[in-house]
Amino acid sequence: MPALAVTETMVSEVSQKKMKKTPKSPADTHDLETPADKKSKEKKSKKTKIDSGSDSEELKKSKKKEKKRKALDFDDEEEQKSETSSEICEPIDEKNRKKNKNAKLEEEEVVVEKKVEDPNVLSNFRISKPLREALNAKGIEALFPIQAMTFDDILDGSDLVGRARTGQGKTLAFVLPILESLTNGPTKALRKTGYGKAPSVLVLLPTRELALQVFADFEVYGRAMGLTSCCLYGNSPMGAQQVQLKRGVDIVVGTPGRIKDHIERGNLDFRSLKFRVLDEVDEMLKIGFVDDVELILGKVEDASQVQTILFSATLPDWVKHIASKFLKPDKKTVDLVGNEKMKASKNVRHIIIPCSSSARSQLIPDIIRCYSSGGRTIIFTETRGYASELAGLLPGASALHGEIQQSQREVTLKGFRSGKFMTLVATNVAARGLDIDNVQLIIQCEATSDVEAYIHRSGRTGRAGNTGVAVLLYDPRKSNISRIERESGVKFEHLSAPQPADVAKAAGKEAADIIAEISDSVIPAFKAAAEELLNTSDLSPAELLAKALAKAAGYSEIKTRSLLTSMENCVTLLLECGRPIFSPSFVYSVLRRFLPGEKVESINGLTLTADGKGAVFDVSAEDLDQFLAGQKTAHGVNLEVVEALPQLQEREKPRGGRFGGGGRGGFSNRRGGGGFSGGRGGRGNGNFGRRW
Ligand SMILES: Nc1ncnc2c1ncn2[C@@H]1O[C@H](COP(=O)(O)OP(=O)(O)OP(=O)(O)O)[C@@H](O)[C@H]1O
Repeated sequence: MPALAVTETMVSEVSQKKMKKTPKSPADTHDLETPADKKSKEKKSKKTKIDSGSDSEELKKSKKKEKKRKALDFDDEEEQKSETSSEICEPIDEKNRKKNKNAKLEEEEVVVEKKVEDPNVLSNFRISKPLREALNAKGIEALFPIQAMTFDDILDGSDLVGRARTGQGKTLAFVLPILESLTNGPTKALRKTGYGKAPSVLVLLPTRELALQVFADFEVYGRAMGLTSCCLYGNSPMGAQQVQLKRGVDIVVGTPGRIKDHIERGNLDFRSLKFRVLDEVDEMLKIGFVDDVELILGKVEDASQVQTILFSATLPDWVKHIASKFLKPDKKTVDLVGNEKMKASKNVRHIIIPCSSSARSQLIPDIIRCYSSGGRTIIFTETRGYASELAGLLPGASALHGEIQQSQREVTLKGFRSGKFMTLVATNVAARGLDIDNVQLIIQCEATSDVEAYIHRSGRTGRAGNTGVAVLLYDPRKSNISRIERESGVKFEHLSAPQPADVAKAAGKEAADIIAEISDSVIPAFKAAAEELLNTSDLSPAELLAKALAKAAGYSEIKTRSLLTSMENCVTLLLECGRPIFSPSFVYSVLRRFLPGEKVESINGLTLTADGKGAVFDVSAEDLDQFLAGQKTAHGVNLEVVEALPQLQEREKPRGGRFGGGGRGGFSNRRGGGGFSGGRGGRGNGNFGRRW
């Protein structure tokens, strides 16, 4: 791997000055702009803030200032008008003057509100009319920050490395300036046209799904500009792709393996290439496409004539080294994440819930019920086998992974996008880049050691300014949550699993609403049976109706769920014995003092508390009394059912940190002290788990 250091200025310094053009420049006549126009625009744009959050903050501030200023102006003007402007204003008596003035002030404020425009509105960029119309048709009125900050650099011919958090619009960040360059910009004259034309653009992506998604954008927006595209990926017939290439296309999108195949068969000619784009670049290089990518990029004879653009949400250092090999030395870097601690999406609520592997399939439906807000859910598993197994267990779910035939994968994604089913169970094949509307909830079944994978998976929700929830299920004894927090910048909300009784209450309300809406026409048919039930049962009418609601909501019993492992019909106990506990084996020896061996062996999930003074474990609900009664005979031992999990020791707890430290920072000092933490957790739709 090349070891050249990346030396270009980072975005925070460079691109902030690039963002905005002077408002109201006619976008479709941009090629008539003089360099002086441009310079003065750039000067102005230096002042503009670019971060989306600060953007809106700036807007608000400017609105306020504008309002204040206008109000002051108004005072002055009004004074003058009252004396001089009878032709403009109706005469106003002094009594009404104040009232009218206030009313006018309000009016003025409304007008000012309307006048403040988003600095990233499309017309402030060199985006031509057909493209603007195509964007408007998709509801896009302004550029997102990463798009605004890279647009000029790409259109003006620079190589570029771009990074923004998931869901921030990186795809259009390269699609739009490339289309403009080919049709109105510097590469217009060089683009091949006519039958059999060689492509001007090559876009490489790590998976077929992503290639299809990016291709769809080029199709829509490229067509608006009179450009053609094709998508080349493996496991699909070569023939049709060959025909497309023979006819000639402007833009080729594809996965490295299939692109390489076409090169080797002589179907692809890069002599006219003007752009090469590597999207999700770190993933592409990580999953073993390095050689293919190098071979493909190496096929360009004169790299100085080609612009190369890299984009990703995560850019490990080694990718920067790759960039220095493939990109020109004067390349630009636009990094909206930079050294900021938070690398994952800020629009996502990041929750972790302890859960043993055997409890997952029981817990997941309740998590979906509690946190999906009726939207789509994507569940990530570590293995293909478990993805298929889980999809089989969950109603209305389908699996997506690498072992599934490509044609079926496309059908599955299409079904998920269109709302045919609402839960997708996938491996990492869906972790990157996939952009699906209304994904409200991400569930990750295990805490992966790959922090970038966490960032990309959780980034399938909370996209394009929307919010979402990402739930990570983890086994406290095996996972290292602190590392994910440390490296991704995420601060997890520690919640326990939703209790079936809480979930059932919510389901009962929904069932009651449904019942209230059932037509009265059913009453005569069921009334006799209802009356007989009322007459023969010992239960009250309300109790009987409660049972009917339970049935309607799909419940025949309500189980308990442990806070520690999320196992059904298990209860979590805390053991303390008035002295520090150094090891799980000590806990077993204490329990053996007052319980039969087989009961001691039956406990689950034994984990020491972060303060080193206790241990928590699960017992079956039916053994609970025996455990609680037994402790009375053991001197100095205290066993109690926990209402909320205390902070627990992590797997990587360093030696010497036994007391009160809480592992490597993940749990430490978060809620002050190491004891039980308070009450019920969650906010918004999430009042189901207990915080710990
Ligand atoms: N300027 C815009 N205005 C409104 N919506 C936009 C705009 N730009 C992009 N979008 C929408 O935002 C969503 C996310 O865009 P995109 O998939 O390009 O994000 P991304 O940054 O590449 O995310 P990831 O890192 O996960 O791949 C898409 O649905 C896209 O249509």
